[in-house]
Amino acid sequence: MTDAPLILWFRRDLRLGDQPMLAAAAALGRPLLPLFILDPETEAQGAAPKWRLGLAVAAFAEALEARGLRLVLRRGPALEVLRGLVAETGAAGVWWSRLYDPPSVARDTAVKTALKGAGLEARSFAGHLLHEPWEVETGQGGFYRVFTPFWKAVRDRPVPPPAPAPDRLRGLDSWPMSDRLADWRLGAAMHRGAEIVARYQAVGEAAARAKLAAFLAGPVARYGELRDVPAVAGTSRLSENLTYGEIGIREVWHAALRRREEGAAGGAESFLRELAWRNFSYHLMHHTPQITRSNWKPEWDAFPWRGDSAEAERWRRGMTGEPFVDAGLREMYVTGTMHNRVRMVVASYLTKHLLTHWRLGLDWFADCLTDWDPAANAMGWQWVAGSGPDAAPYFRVFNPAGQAEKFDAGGAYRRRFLAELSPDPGAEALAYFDAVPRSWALRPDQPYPAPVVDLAEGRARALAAYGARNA
Ligand SMILES: Cc1cc2nc3c(=O)[nH]c(=O)nc-3n(C[C@H](O)[C@H](O)[C@H](O)COP(=O)(O)OP(=O)(O)OC[C@H]3O[C@@H](n4cnc5c(N)ncnc54)[C@H](O)[C@@H]3O)c2cc1C
Repeated sequence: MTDAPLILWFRRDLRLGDQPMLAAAAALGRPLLPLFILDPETEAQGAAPKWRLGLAVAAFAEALEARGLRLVLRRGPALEVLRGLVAETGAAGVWWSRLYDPPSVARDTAVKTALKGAGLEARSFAGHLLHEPWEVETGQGGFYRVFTPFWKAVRDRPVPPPAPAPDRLRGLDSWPMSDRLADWRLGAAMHRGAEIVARYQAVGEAAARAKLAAFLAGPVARYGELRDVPAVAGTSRLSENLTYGEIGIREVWHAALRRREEGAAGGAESFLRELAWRNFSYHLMHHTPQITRSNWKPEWDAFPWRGDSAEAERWRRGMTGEPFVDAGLREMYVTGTMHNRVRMVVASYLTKHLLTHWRLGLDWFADCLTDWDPAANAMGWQWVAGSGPDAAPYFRVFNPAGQAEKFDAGGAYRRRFLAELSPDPGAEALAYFDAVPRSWALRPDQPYPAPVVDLAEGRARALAAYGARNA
Protein backbone atom coordinates (compact mmCIF):
# COMPACT_ATOMS: atom_id res chain seq x y z
CA MET A 1 0.00 0.00 0.00
CA THR A 2 1.40 3.36 -1.03
CA ASP A 3 2.17 6.06 1.50
CA ALA A 4 2.28 8.73 -1.18
CA PRO A 5 0.20 11.82 -0.41
CA LEU A 6 -3.33 12.15 -1.62
CA ILE A 7 -4.51 15.52 -2.90
CA LEU A 8 -8.00 16.45 -1.70
CA TRP A 9 -9.29 19.06 -4.10
CA PHE A 10 -11.97 21.03 -2.22
CA ARG A 11 -14.53 23.12 -4.08
CA ARG A 12 -18.09 23.42 -2.73
CA ASP A 13 -17.52 21.05 0.18
CA LEU A 14 -15.73 23.28 2.68
CA ARG A 15 -16.43 21.29 5.84
CA LEU A 16 -15.05 18.45 7.95
CA GLY A 17 -18.26 16.68 9.01
CA ASP A 18 -20.69 14.88 6.69
CA GLN A 19 -17.89 14.82 4.15
CA PRO A 20 -17.74 11.39 2.42
CA MET A 21 -14.51 12.18 0.57
CA LEU A 22 -12.67 13.27 3.69
CA ALA A 23 -14.01 10.35 5.75
CA ALA A 24 -12.76 7.87 3.13
CA ALA A 25 -9.39 9.60 2.85
CA ALA A 26 -8.88 9.77 6.62
CA ALA A 27 -9.63 6.06 6.92
CA LEU A 28 -6.67 5.28 4.65
CA GLY A 29 -4.21 6.93 7.03
CA ARG A 30 -2.22 8.37 4.12
CA PRO A 31 -0.79 11.90 4.20
CA LEU A 32 -3.39 14.34 2.93
CA LEU A 33 -2.85 17.51 0.96
CA PRO A 34 -5.99 19.71 1.06
CA LEU A 35 -6.09 22.05 -1.93
CA PHE A 36 -8.28 24.87 -3.19
CA ILE A 37 -7.78 26.08 -6.76
CA LEU A 38 -8.81 29.47 -8.06
CA ASP A 39 -9.29 28.32 -11.62
CA PRO A 40 -10.94 30.18 -14.52
CA GLU A 41 -14.31 28.52 -13.79
CA THR A 42 -14.23 29.84 -10.22
CA GLU A 43 -12.92 33.25 -11.29
CA ALA A 44 -15.90 33.56 -13.64
CA GLN A 45 -18.35 33.73 -10.72
CA GLY A 46 -20.24 36.92 -9.92
CA ALA A 47 -19.09 39.60 -7.48
CA ALA A 48 -20.99 38.55 -4.33
CA PRO A 49 -20.58 34.76 -4.60
CA LYS A 50 -16.85 35.14 -5.27
CA TRP A 51 -16.43 37.42 -2.28
CA ARG A 52 -18.47 35.06 -0.04
CA LEU A 53 -16.40 32.14 -1.32
CA GLY A 54 -13.31 33.88 0.02
CA LEU A 55 -14.86 33.95 3.50
CA ALA A 56 -15.74 30.27 3.23
CA VAL A 57 -12.22 29.34 2.13
CA ALA A 58 -10.67 31.34 5.00
CA ALA A 59 -12.92 29.66 7.59
CA PHE A 60 -12.18 26.22 6.19
CA ALA A 61 -8.43 26.86 6.15
CA GLU A 62 -8.67 27.75 9.85
CA ALA A 63 -10.66 24.60 10.63
CA LEU A 64 -8.02 22.47 8.89
CA GLU A 65 -5.21 24.26 10.67
CA ALA A 66 -6.82 23.43 14.02
CA ARG A 67 -6.45 19.78 12.92
CA GLY A 68 -2.81 20.19 11.97
CA LEU A 69 -3.44 20.42 8.22
CA ARG A 70 -3.07 23.24 5.74
CA LEU A 71 -5.28 24.31 2.90
CA VAL A 72 -2.90 24.92 0.02
CA LEU A 73 -4.11 27.65 -2.33
CA ARG A 74 -3.13 27.74 -5.97
CA ARG A 75 -4.32 29.73 -8.94
CA GLY A 76 -4.55 28.58 -12.57
CA PRO A 77 -6.29 26.02 -14.77
CA ALA A 78 -7.12 23.05 -12.54
CA LEU A 79 -5.28 20.39 -14.50
CA GLU A 80 -2.11 22.46 -14.70
CA VAL A 81 -2.20 23.14 -10.97
CA LEU A 82 -2.83 19.49 -10.15
CA ARG A 83 -0.07 18.25 -12.42
CA GLY A 84 2.31 20.74 -10.84
CA LEU A 85 1.47 19.64 -7.32
CA VAL A 86 1.76 15.96 -8.19
CA ALA A 87 5.23 16.65 -9.55
CA GLU A 88 6.20 18.67 -6.45
CA THR A 89 4.90 16.29 -3.82
CA GLY A 90 4.88 12.84 -5.42
CA ALA A 91 1.14 12.59 -4.75
CA ALA A 92 -0.42 9.41 -6.04
CA GLY A 93 -3.90 10.68 -6.62
CA VAL A 94 -6.51 13.42 -6.53
CA TRP A 95 -9.94 13.10 -4.93
CA TRP A 96 -12.87 15.51 -5.03
CA SER A 97 -16.58 15.83 -4.30
CA ARG A 98 -18.70 15.99 -7.42
CA LEU A 99 -20.21 19.15 -8.90
CA TYR A 100 -22.94 19.13 -11.52
CA ASP A 101 -23.07 22.46 -13.37
CA PRO A 102 -21.99 22.23 -17.02
CA PRO A 103 -18.64 24.11 -16.75
CA SER A 104 -17.58 22.08 -13.69
CA VAL A 105 -18.61 18.80 -15.32
CA ALA A 106 -16.60 19.62 -18.44
CA ARG A 107 -13.53 20.58 -16.39
CA ASP A 108 -13.75 17.58 -14.04
CA THR A 109 -14.25 15.10 -16.86
CA ALA A 110 -11.14 16.40 -18.63
CA VAL A 111 -9.14 16.37 -15.38
CA LYS A 112 -10.17 12.81 -14.58
CA THR A 113 -9.26 11.53 -18.04
CA ALA A 114 -5.88 13.26 -18.00
CA LEU A 115 -4.94 12.14 -14.47
CA LYS A 116 -5.97 8.56 -15.10
CA GLY A 117 -4.05 8.64 -18.37
CA ALA A 118 -0.98 9.61 -16.33
CA GLY A 119 -1.48 6.58 -14.08
CA LEU A 120 -2.82 8.58 -11.12
CA GLU A 121 -5.79 7.77 -8.95
CA ALA A 122 -8.59 10.22 -9.81
CA ARG A 123 -11.73 9.67 -7.81
CA SER A 124 -14.93 11.66 -7.34
CA PHE A 125 -17.37 11.37 -4.45
CA ALA A 126 -20.98 12.21 -3.69
CA GLY A 127 -21.64 14.71 -0.92
CA HIS A 128 -23.24 17.86 -2.35
CA LEU A 129 -26.70 16.31 -2.76
CA LEU A 130 -29.13 13.99 -1.01
CA HIS A 131 -29.15 11.68 -4.01
CA GLU A 132 -27.02 11.70 -7.10
CA PRO A 133 -29.10 13.11 -9.98
CA TRP A 134 -29.02 9.86 -11.94
CA GLU A 135 -30.04 7.70 -8.98
CA VAL A 136 -33.67 8.86 -8.89
CA GLU A 137 -35.59 7.51 -11.88
CA THR A 138 -39.21 7.37 -12.98
CA GLY A 139 -40.92 3.99 -13.32
CA GLN A 140 -39.97 4.06 -17.02
CA GLY A 141 -36.32 4.70 -16.24
CA GLY A 142 -36.35 8.37 -17.25
CA PHE A 143 -35.93 11.56 -15.25
CA TYR A 144 -38.57 13.63 -13.48
CA ARG A 145 -39.81 16.82 -15.08
CA VAL A 146 -42.39 17.61 -12.44
CA PHE A 147 -41.65 18.18 -8.77
CA THR A 148 -44.58 16.43 -7.03
CA PRO A 149 -43.80 12.93 -8.37
CA PHE A 150 -40.11 13.60 -7.73
CA TRP A 151 -40.95 14.43 -4.13
CA LYS A 152 -43.00 11.22 -3.83
CA ALA A 153 -39.98 9.31 -5.10
CA VAL A 154 -37.49 10.84 -2.65
CA ARG A 155 -39.57 11.55 0.46
CA ASP A 156 -38.92 8.14 2.00
CA ARG A 157 -35.85 7.20 0.03
CA PRO A 158 -33.00 6.40 2.42
CA VAL A 159 -30.31 9.06 2.66
CA PRO A 160 -26.93 7.83 3.93
CA PRO A 161 -26.30 9.05 7.48
CA PRO A 162 -23.78 11.89 7.82
CA ALA A 163 -20.28 10.79 8.77
CA PRO A 164 -18.79 12.68 11.75
CA ALA A 165 -15.64 14.75 11.22
CA PRO A 166 -12.67 12.34 11.21
CA ASP A 167 -10.83 12.09 14.56
CA ARG A 168 -7.43 11.91 13.00
CA LEU A 169 -6.15 13.54 9.86
CA ARG A 170 -2.59 13.07 8.71
CA GLY A 171 -0.91 15.96 6.98
CA LEU A 172 2.36 16.28 5.08
CA ASP A 173 5.74 16.57 6.80
CA SER A 174 6.64 19.40 4.52
CA TRP A 175 3.98 21.56 2.89
CA PRO A 176 4.21 22.93 -0.64
CA MET A 177 4.05 26.66 -1.20
CA SER A 178 0.59 28.24 -1.00
CA ASP A 179 -0.79 31.52 -2.41
CA ARG A 180 -2.07 34.08 0.09
CA LEU A 181 -5.86 34.30 0.02
CA ALA A 182 -5.75 38.10 0.34
CA ASP A 183 -3.68 38.30 -2.86
CA TRP A 184 -6.53 36.71 -4.81
CA ARG A 185 -8.69 39.78 -4.09
CA LEU A 186 -11.88 37.76 -4.34
CA GLY A 187 -13.90 40.74 -3.15
CA ALA A 188 -12.49 43.16 -5.72
CA ALA A 189 -15.79 43.52 -7.58
CA MET A 190 -17.84 44.22 -4.45
CA HIS A 191 -16.93 47.92 -4.32
CA ARG A 192 -18.47 49.48 -1.22
CA GLY A 193 -20.95 46.66 -0.60
CA ALA A 194 -18.75 44.08 1.10
CA GLU A 195 -18.63 45.78 4.48
CA ILE A 196 -22.41 45.97 4.63
CA VAL A 197 -23.17 42.48 3.28
CA ALA A 198 -20.59 41.03 5.69
CA ARG A 199 -22.92 41.78 8.62
CA TYR A 200 -25.37 39.20 7.33
CA GLN A 201 -23.03 36.29 6.69
CA ALA A 202 -22.74 33.31 9.04
CA VAL A 203 -19.55 31.77 7.75
CA GLY A 204 -18.15 28.28 8.29
CA GLU A 205 -19.22 24.91 9.57
CA ALA A 206 -19.78 25.83 13.22
CA ALA A 207 -21.91 28.85 12.30
CA ALA A 208 -23.96 26.80 9.86
CA ARG A 209 -24.54 24.06 12.39
CA ALA A 210 -25.61 26.61 15.02
CA LYS A 211 -28.04 28.12 12.51
CA LEU A 212 -29.53 24.70 11.77
CA ALA A 213 -29.92 23.95 15.48
CA ALA A 214 -31.59 27.30 16.18
CA PHE A 215 -33.98 26.85 13.27
CA LEU A 216 -34.94 23.32 14.30
CA ALA A 217 -35.40 24.38 17.92
CA GLY A 218 -37.88 27.13 17.04
CA PRO A 219 -39.02 28.46 13.67
CA VAL A 220 -39.37 25.04 12.01
CA ALA A 221 -42.56 24.36 13.94
CA ARG A 222 -44.31 27.21 12.07
CA TYR A 223 -42.25 26.96 8.88
CA GLY A 224 -45.22 25.88 6.74
CA GLU A 225 -47.15 29.00 7.63
CA LEU A 226 -44.35 31.59 8.05
CA ARG A 227 -41.98 30.66 5.23
CA ASP A 228 -43.86 33.02 2.93
CA VAL A 229 -43.72 36.08 5.19
CA PRO A 230 -40.58 38.04 4.36
CA ALA A 231 -40.72 40.30 7.43
CA VAL A 232 -40.35 37.25 9.70
CA ALA A 233 -37.19 35.18 10.19
CA GLY A 234 -39.18 32.03 9.52
CA THR A 235 -36.80 30.07 7.29
CA SER A 236 -33.46 28.35 7.94
CA ARG A 237 -31.24 30.79 5.98
CA LEU A 238 -28.95 27.87 5.28
CA SER A 239 -28.71 28.48 1.53
CA GLU A 240 -25.42 30.46 1.79
CA ASN A 241 -23.88 27.58 3.77
CA LEU A 242 -25.27 24.81 1.59
CA THR A 243 -23.97 26.42 -1.55
CA TYR A 244 -20.35 26.38 -0.34
CA GLY A 245 -20.81 23.07 1.45
CA GLU A 246 -20.17 24.59 4.86
CA ILE A 247 -22.77 22.15 6.11
CA GLY A 248 -23.63 18.81 4.55
CA ILE A 249 -27.08 18.29 3.10
CA ARG A 250 -27.31 14.82 4.62
CA GLU A 251 -26.75 16.27 8.07
CA VAL A 252 -29.52 18.83 7.47
CA TRP A 253 -31.87 16.16 6.14
CA HIS A 254 -31.36 13.76 9.05
CA ALA A 255 -31.69 16.52 11.64
CA ALA A 256 -34.99 17.61 10.06
CA LEU A 257 -36.21 14.00 9.91
CA ARG A 258 -35.57 13.68 13.64
CA ARG A 259 -37.48 16.88 14.25
CA ARG A 260 -40.40 15.53 12.24
CA GLU A 261 -40.42 12.39 14.38
CA GLU A 262 -40.26 14.47 17.57
CA GLY A 263 -43.38 16.38 16.65
CA ALA A 264 -42.59 19.47 14.52
CA ALA A 265 -44.55 17.44 12.01
CA GLY A 266 -46.02 19.91 9.51
CA GLY A 267 -43.14 22.37 9.62
CA ALA A 268 -40.41 19.76 9.37
CA GLU A 269 -42.22 18.03 6.53
CA SER A 270 -42.42 21.30 4.55
CA PHE A 271 -38.75 21.97 5.24
CA LEU A 272 -37.77 18.49 3.98
CA ARG A 273 -39.80 19.22 0.86
CA GLU A 274 -37.76 22.39 0.23
CA LEU A 275 -34.54 20.42 0.60
CA ALA A 276 -35.95 18.11 -2.05
CA TRP A 277 -36.57 21.13 -4.32
CA ARG A 278 -32.85 21.77 -4.13
CA ASN A 279 -32.18 18.21 -5.20
CA PHE A 280 -34.78 18.52 -7.96
CA SER A 281 -32.96 21.51 -9.40
CA TYR A 282 -29.77 19.42 -9.61
CA HIS A 283 -31.72 16.51 -11.09
CA LEU A 284 -32.92 18.85 -13.84
CA MET A 285 -29.50 20.44 -14.39
CA HIS A 286 -27.89 17.02 -14.77
CA HIS A 287 -30.46 15.68 -17.23
CA THR A 288 -31.00 18.95 -19.12
CA PRO A 289 -27.86 21.05 -18.61
CA GLN A 290 -29.12 23.65 -21.08
CA ILE A 291 -31.47 24.84 -18.31
CA THR A 292 -28.73 27.15 -17.05
CA ARG A 293 -28.64 29.28 -20.23
CA SER A 294 -31.45 28.38 -22.69
CA ASN A 295 -35.22 28.11 -22.51
CA TRP A 296 -35.91 24.66 -21.12
CA LYS A 297 -38.98 24.56 -23.37
CA PRO A 298 -37.56 25.44 -26.82
CA GLU A 299 -40.94 26.80 -27.95
CA TRP A 300 -40.13 29.81 -25.76
CA ASP A 301 -37.28 30.75 -28.11
CA ALA A 302 -39.85 32.55 -30.26
CA PHE A 303 -41.15 34.67 -27.36
CA PRO A 304 -40.46 38.39 -27.83
CA TRP A 305 -38.36 38.82 -24.68
CA ARG A 306 -36.75 42.22 -24.42
CA GLY A 307 -33.05 42.58 -23.84
CA ASP A 308 -31.45 45.13 -21.56
CA SER A 309 -33.22 48.49 -21.24
CA ALA A 310 -33.58 51.54 -19.01
CA GLU A 311 -36.50 49.77 -17.31
CA ALA A 312 -34.40 46.70 -16.60
CA GLU A 313 -31.69 48.94 -15.16
CA ARG A 314 -34.24 50.47 -12.81
CA TRP A 315 -35.20 46.94 -11.78
CA ARG A 316 -31.55 46.10 -11.03
CA ARG A 317 -31.25 49.25 -8.93
CA GLY A 318 -34.42 48.62 -6.92
CA MET A 319 -35.95 51.77 -8.39
CA THR A 320 -38.98 50.44 -10.29
CA GLY A 321 -41.42 52.39 -8.13
CA GLU A 322 -43.11 49.12 -7.15
CA PRO A 323 -42.38 48.89 -3.40
CA PHE A 324 -42.45 45.11 -2.87
CA VAL A 325 -40.20 44.58 -5.91
CA ASP A 326 -37.75 47.32 -4.92
CA ALA A 327 -37.61 46.11 -1.31
CA GLY A 328 -36.56 42.65 -2.54
CA LEU A 329 -33.85 43.95 -4.87
CA ARG A 330 -32.50 46.20 -2.14
CA GLU A 331 -32.61 43.36 0.39
CA MET A 332 -30.33 41.45 -1.97
CA TYR A 333 -27.93 44.39 -2.26
CA VAL A 334 -27.77 44.90 1.50
CA THR A 335 -27.84 41.33 2.83
CA GLY A 336 -26.63 39.19 -0.09
CA THR A 337 -29.86 37.16 -0.12
CA MET A 338 -33.54 37.67 -0.80
CA HIS A 339 -36.58 36.02 0.68
CA ASN A 340 -37.95 33.23 -1.52
CA ARG A 341 -41.44 34.74 -1.87
CA VAL A 342 -39.91 38.03 -2.99
CA ARG A 343 -37.52 36.29 -5.42
CA MET A 344 -40.61 34.95 -7.17
CA VAL A 345 -42.26 38.37 -7.26
CA VAL A 346 -39.22 40.29 -8.56
CA ALA A 347 -38.59 37.59 -11.17
CA SER A 348 -42.19 37.69 -12.33
CA TYR A 349 -42.12 41.49 -12.51
CA LEU A 350 -39.00 41.47 -14.68
CA THR A 351 -40.09 38.71 -17.04
CA LYS A 352 -43.78 39.60 -17.27
CA HIS A 353 -44.48 43.24 -16.41
CA LEU A 354 -41.21 44.31 -18.05
CA LEU A 355 -41.22 41.47 -20.63
CA THR A 356 -37.48 41.10 -20.10
CA HIS A 357 -35.56 37.90 -20.76
CA TRP A 358 -35.16 35.80 -17.63
CA ARG A 359 -31.43 35.43 -18.38
CA LEU A 360 -30.86 39.06 -17.52
CA GLY A 361 -32.39 38.50 -14.08
CA LEU A 362 -30.54 35.23 -13.63
CA ASP A 363 -27.25 37.00 -14.35
CA TRP A 364 -28.04 39.81 -11.91
CA PHE A 365 -28.84 37.30 -9.15
CA ALA A 366 -25.62 35.44 -10.00
CA ASP A 367 -23.73 38.67 -9.42
CA CYS A 368 -25.48 39.74 -6.20
CA LEU A 369 -26.44 36.61 -4.24
CA THR A 370 -24.11 35.24 -1.59
CA ASP A 371 -26.14 32.02 -1.80
CA TRP A 372 -25.87 31.83 -5.59
CA ASP A 373 -26.43 28.27 -6.72
CA PRO A 374 -26.26 27.42 -10.43
CA ALA A 375 -29.08 24.88 -10.31
CA ALA A 376 -31.55 26.59 -7.95
CA ASN A 377 -31.10 29.95 -9.67
CA ALA A 378 -31.72 28.53 -13.14
CA MET A 379 -34.71 26.47 -12.07
CA GLY A 380 -36.17 29.41 -10.10
CA TRP A 381 -35.93 31.84 -13.01
CA GLN A 382 -37.30 29.45 -15.61
CA TRP A 383 -40.06 28.35 -13.26
CA VAL A 384 -41.26 31.91 -12.79
CA ALA A 385 -40.77 32.95 -16.43
CA GLY A 386 -42.84 30.00 -17.66
CA SER A 387 -40.10 28.58 -19.89
CA GLY A 388 -38.99 25.91 -17.43
CA PRO A 389 -40.12 22.44 -16.41
CA ASP A 390 -43.13 22.27 -14.13
CA ALA A 391 -43.32 26.05 -14.53
CA ALA A 392 -45.98 28.43 -13.33
CA PRO A 393 -48.26 29.04 -16.34
CA TYR A 394 -47.27 32.25 -18.07
CA PHE A 395 -50.77 33.72 -17.78
CA ARG A 396 -50.48 33.56 -13.99
CA VAL A 397 -48.81 36.94 -13.49
CA PHE A 398 -47.92 37.77 -9.89
CA ASN A 399 -49.39 41.12 -8.96
CA PRO A 400 -46.67 42.71 -6.79
CA ALA A 401 -49.16 44.94 -4.99
CA GLY A 402 -51.47 42.00 -4.27
CA GLN A 403 -48.52 39.88 -3.15
CA ALA A 404 -47.43 42.67 -0.80
CA GLU A 405 -50.91 42.91 0.69
CA LYS A 406 -51.01 39.19 1.25
CA PHE A 407 -47.50 38.50 2.52
CA ASP A 408 -46.43 41.89 3.91
CA ALA A 409 -49.76 43.13 5.16
CA GLY A 410 -48.41 45.62 7.71
CA GLY A 411 -45.67 46.79 5.33
CA ALA A 412 -42.85 45.92 7.77
CA TYR A 413 -40.70 44.32 5.08
CA ARG A 414 -41.11 47.20 2.64
CA ARG A 415 -40.30 49.76 5.31
CA ARG A 416 -37.28 47.74 6.37
CA PHE A 417 -35.65 48.16 2.98
CA LEU A 418 -37.16 51.33 1.47
CA ALA A 419 -35.88 54.51 3.08
CA GLU A 420 -38.11 56.73 0.96
CA LEU A 421 -41.26 55.24 2.48
CA SER A 422 -40.50 56.28 6.02
CA PRO A 423 -39.94 59.67 7.72
CA ASP A 424 -37.40 57.97 9.96
CA PRO A 425 -35.79 55.17 7.93
CA GLY A 426 -33.98 52.36 9.71
CA ALA A 427 -30.34 51.42 9.35
CA GLU A 428 -30.97 48.68 6.78
CA ALA A 429 -33.01 50.94 4.51
CA LEU A 430 -30.21 53.52 4.63
CA ALA A 431 -27.48 50.92 4.20
CA TYR A 432 -28.66 50.36 0.63
CA PHE A 433 -27.50 53.84 -0.34
CA ASP A 434 -24.07 53.17 1.16
CA ALA A 435 -23.77 49.80 -0.56
CA VAL A 436 -24.59 50.72 -4.15
CA PRO A 437 -21.91 52.07 -6.51
CA ARG A 438 -21.38 55.81 -6.13
CA SER A 439 -21.90 56.20 -9.88
CA TRP A 440 -25.60 55.39 -9.41
CA ALA A 441 -25.91 58.70 -7.51
CA LEU A 442 -28.77 57.46 -5.31
CA ARG A 443 -29.74 59.33 -2.15
CA PRO A 444 -32.35 58.43 0.48
CA ASP A 445 -33.77 61.95 0.52
CA GLN A 446 -34.74 61.81 -3.15
CA PRO A 447 -38.45 61.12 -3.77
CA TYR A 448 -39.44 57.50 -4.31
CA PRO A 449 -39.72 56.95 -8.11
CA ALA A 450 -43.03 56.71 -9.95
CA PRO A 451 -43.77 53.18 -11.25
CA VAL A 452 -41.90 52.20 -14.44
CA VAL A 453 -45.04 50.53 -15.66
CA ASP A 454 -48.68 50.61 -14.67
CA LEU A 455 -49.39 47.16 -13.23
CA ALA A 456 -52.56 46.58 -15.25
CA GLU A 457 -50.88 47.74 -18.47
CA GLY A 458 -47.79 45.61 -17.85
CA ARG A 459 -49.94 42.57 -17.22
CA ALA A 460 -52.02 43.16 -20.34
CA ARG A 461 -48.85 43.65 -22.43
CA ALA A 462 -47.41 40.38 -21.12
CA LEU A 463 -50.60 38.45 -21.80
CA ALA A 464 -50.86 39.93 -25.30
CA ALA A 465 -47.30 38.80 -26.08
CA TYR A 466 -48.11 35.37 -24.71
CA GLY A 467 -51.33 35.22 -26.75
CA ALA A 468 -49.47 36.21 -29.94
CA ARG A 469 -46.92 33.46 -29.33
CA ASN A 470 -49.72 30.92 -29.11
CA ALA A 471 -51.64 32.26 -32.09
C1 LIG B 1 -35.82 33.34 -9.17
C2 LIG B 1 -35.25 32.49 -8.07
C3 LIG B 1 -33.87 32.37 -7.94
C4 LIG B 1 -33.33 31.58 -6.91
N1 LIG B 1 -31.96 31.48 -6.80
C5 LIG B 1 -31.42 30.71 -5.83
C6 LIG B 1 -30.01 30.60 -5.69
O1 LIG B 1 -29.23 31.16 -6.46
N2 LIG B 1 -29.52 29.86 -4.65
C7 LIG B 1 -30.35 29.19 -3.78
O2 LIG B 1 -29.86 28.52 -2.86
N3 LIG B 1 -31.68 29.25 -3.92
C8 LIG B 1 -32.25 30.00 -4.89
N4 LIG B 1 -33.61 30.09 -5.00
C9 LIG B 1 -34.46 29.27 -4.10
C10 LIG B 1 -34.86 29.90 -2.76
O3 LIG B 1 -35.31 31.21 -2.96
C11 LIG B 1 -33.73 29.91 -1.72
O4 LIG B 1 -33.13 28.64 -1.65
C12 LIG B 1 -34.25 30.29 -0.34
O5 LIG B 1 -34.84 31.55 -0.36
C13 LIG B 1 -33.09 30.27 0.65
O6 LIG B 1 -33.53 30.65 1.93
P1 LIG B 1 -33.42 29.65 3.14
O7 LIG B 1 -32.08 29.02 3.19
O8 LIG B 1 -33.90 30.36 4.34
O9 LIG B 1 -34.47 28.54 2.69
P2 LIG B 1 -35.38 27.54 3.50
O10 LIG B 1 -36.80 27.92 3.24
O11 LIG B 1 -34.97 27.40 4.90
O12 LIG B 1 -35.15 26.16 2.72
C14 LIG B 1 -34.09 25.27 3.06
C15 LIG B 1 -33.21 25.00 1.87
O13 LIG B 1 -33.94 24.35 0.85
C16 LIG B 1 -33.46 24.77 -0.42
N5 LIG B 1 -34.54 25.44 -1.13
C17 LIG B 1 -35.58 26.12 -0.61
N6 LIG B 1 -36.39 26.57 -1.59
C18 LIG B 1 -35.84 26.19 -2.75
C19 LIG B 1 -36.21 26.36 -4.12
N7 LIG B 1 -37.30 27.01 -4.50
N8 LIG B 1 -35.38 25.84 -5.07
C20 LIG B 1 -34.26 25.16 -4.73
N9 LIG B 1 -33.87 24.97 -3.45
C21 LIG B 1 -34.65 25.47 -2.47
C22 LIG B 1 -32.31 25.75 -0.16
O14 LIG B 1 -31.11 25.02 -0.21
C23 LIG B 1 -32.63 26.25 1.23
O15 LIG B 1 -31.50 26.72 1.93
C24 LIG B 1 -34.19 30.88 -6.02
C25 LIG B 1 -35.58 31.02 -6.16
C26 LIG B 1 -36.10 31.82 -7.17
C27 LIG B 1 -37.60 31.95 -7.29
